[in-house]
Amino acid sequence: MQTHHPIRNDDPRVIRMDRGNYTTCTIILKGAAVTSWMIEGAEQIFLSRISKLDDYSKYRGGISLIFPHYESWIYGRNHGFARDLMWSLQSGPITDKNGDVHLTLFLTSNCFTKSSWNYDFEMHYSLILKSSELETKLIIVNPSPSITFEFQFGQHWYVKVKDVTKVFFQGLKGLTYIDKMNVNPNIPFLVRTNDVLTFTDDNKESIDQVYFDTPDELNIISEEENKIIKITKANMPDLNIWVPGKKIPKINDLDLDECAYFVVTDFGQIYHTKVLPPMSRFVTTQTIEVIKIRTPPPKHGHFLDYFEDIC
Ligand SMILES: O=P(O)(O)OC[C@H]1O[C@@H](O)[C@H](O)[C@@H](O)[C@@H]1O
Repeated sequence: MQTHHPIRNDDPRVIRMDRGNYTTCTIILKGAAVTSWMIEGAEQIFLSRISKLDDYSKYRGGISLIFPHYESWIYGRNHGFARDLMWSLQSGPITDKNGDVHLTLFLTSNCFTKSSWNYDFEMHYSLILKSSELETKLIIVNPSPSITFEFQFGQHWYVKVKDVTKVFFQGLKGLTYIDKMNVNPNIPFLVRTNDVLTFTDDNKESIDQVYFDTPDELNIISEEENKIIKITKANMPDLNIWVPGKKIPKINDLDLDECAYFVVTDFGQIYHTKVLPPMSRFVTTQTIEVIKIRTPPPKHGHFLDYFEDIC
């Protein structure tokens, strides 16, 4: 299958952060979406091979921003408008003395955003590309002198994995969650009894779960690649994990065989809304670090025992 990405690397709507040594990050101004993050030539982010990165189409993959609404709403499409709008480049890309590359993008309210959500706002989204980390900081500003608004936000991140049935989450034990695939109206909230969420059921059924009050440090482990993805975050209490299973109907912008190669995680304030009073701002940060384990895991014992000493 041929990839069809009409926005080219020399297009001004594409920003490339280059740290050298084949460590790069590509961001498109439409939606401030990270469409590629390479560490020493290895891609870390899933983007569907049939995504059309033009000005009009939706794309499947990357890290996009959810704002001001999570999931479907009556005023616009799923997950809000921030991922569909053209952002401006506020500063960068600029390399600091450590070789890390910095970039900040900016979005503000306009007639279009006010037609569906009638508030003034500003968003400043900063990224720092380090040797094996991607740091992001999102500042949401309410510039109004008198009006409070409520919003939801998140990072809609398609984590690229080699085999979705060999992916584990660490840090979920004891957390309250909702299973969106199977909501029991009498008992909507469940409690996770083990630390690890796995997809070892050959991924026939979809997983779509929202976790609350998640710890500020969590690990995603991709066993097939001997890789730990360590997430450190602030002010992003909720986590939605979505893995479309083999039984899902056709998704327009995805070849179904690609479902084996990603896990979607949405970290943010996605369930309860956040209230932002007049003349105030809200700051969230997230660092994604990829830790590659060079020695293969031991043959005996549980795979996660091996990582315990390292994490
Ligand atoms: O197709 P979108 O808008 O990117 O959203 C995809 C998925 O996003 C996830 O966050 C949701 O949990 C899923 O229910 C949803 O289908």
